[in-house]
Amino acid sequence: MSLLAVSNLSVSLGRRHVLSDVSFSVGEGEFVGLIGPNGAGKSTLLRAALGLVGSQGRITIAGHEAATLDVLERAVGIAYVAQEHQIAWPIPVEAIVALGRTPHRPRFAALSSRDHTAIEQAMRRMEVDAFRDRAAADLSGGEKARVLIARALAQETPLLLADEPTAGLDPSHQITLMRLFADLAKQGRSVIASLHDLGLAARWCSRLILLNQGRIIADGAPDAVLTAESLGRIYGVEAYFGMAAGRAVIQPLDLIQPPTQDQPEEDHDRT
Ligand SMILES: Nc1ncnc2c1ncn2[C@@H]1O[C@H](COP(=O)(O)OP(=O)(O)OP(=O)(O)O)[C@@H](O)[C@H]1O
Repeated sequence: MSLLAVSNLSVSLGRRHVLSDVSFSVGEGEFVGLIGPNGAGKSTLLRAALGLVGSQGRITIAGHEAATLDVLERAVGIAYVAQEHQIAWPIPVEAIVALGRTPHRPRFAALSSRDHTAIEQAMRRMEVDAFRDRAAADLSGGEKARVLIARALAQETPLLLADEPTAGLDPSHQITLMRLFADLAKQGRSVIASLHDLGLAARWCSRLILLNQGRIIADGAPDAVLTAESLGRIYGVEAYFGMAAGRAVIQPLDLIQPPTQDQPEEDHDRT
């Protein structure tokens, strides 16, 4: 079943055409990396899929027209981790993670045992249970990011959208997160994560969607999308491609140098 389908999606912000005619569908069991240069439209695409920015085109969530779903109905189908990790309130980490259960709870009802299990599991997975009682506003940037990912995990949705979820995380927590997303996909849930780290994207995602200037340039298996040609053309970089432990390794190395225009001046005086 398609968890999210987007057809001919276009978004204009101000006078800018930010997304043009974007179509794709994500089924169960996929870990999709959304990649592309700064300003390509990745955040806007995630936000448009959630109905947070106006768009033209068609969006369905688990087969339902997104426009017919209210906020709570959408939140049962899709969890979202925004790019900005702002937590302004001095409330405990555990209370922030518990907010992920809101779509599943009757208003003003106490947390059920199922809610408690989901909250505990999410906190353990993101290793934030050790500071569950601390005020979330006082945490470091990476710790806040992990709390907000835990909140989205506690929501237990079939689909999770995450905007640059590895930004600000140390290598150990980056790998923990990518492994977790890959495991969720193996269990039949799906994740769409915008990523700038092409090495992590190539190594862990089952599929990559490459956006540039608001259009999908490539959509497929990582080794089909991340090629020397696409890295050169879209990012202007050359990269090392290899294999380690049965997985692709990609490391951008340097900017591709444009052919030099300046030829050495001829010495016309020489005879
Ligand atoms: N409110 C807005 N009004 C006008 N233009 C906007 C607005 N918000 C975003 N944009 C523009 O839309 C384009 C896409 O922005 P978006 O944040 O979706 O890109 P992105 O691929 O997520 O970039 P990054 O990798 O830098 O986070 C950019 O050129 C941005 O300047």
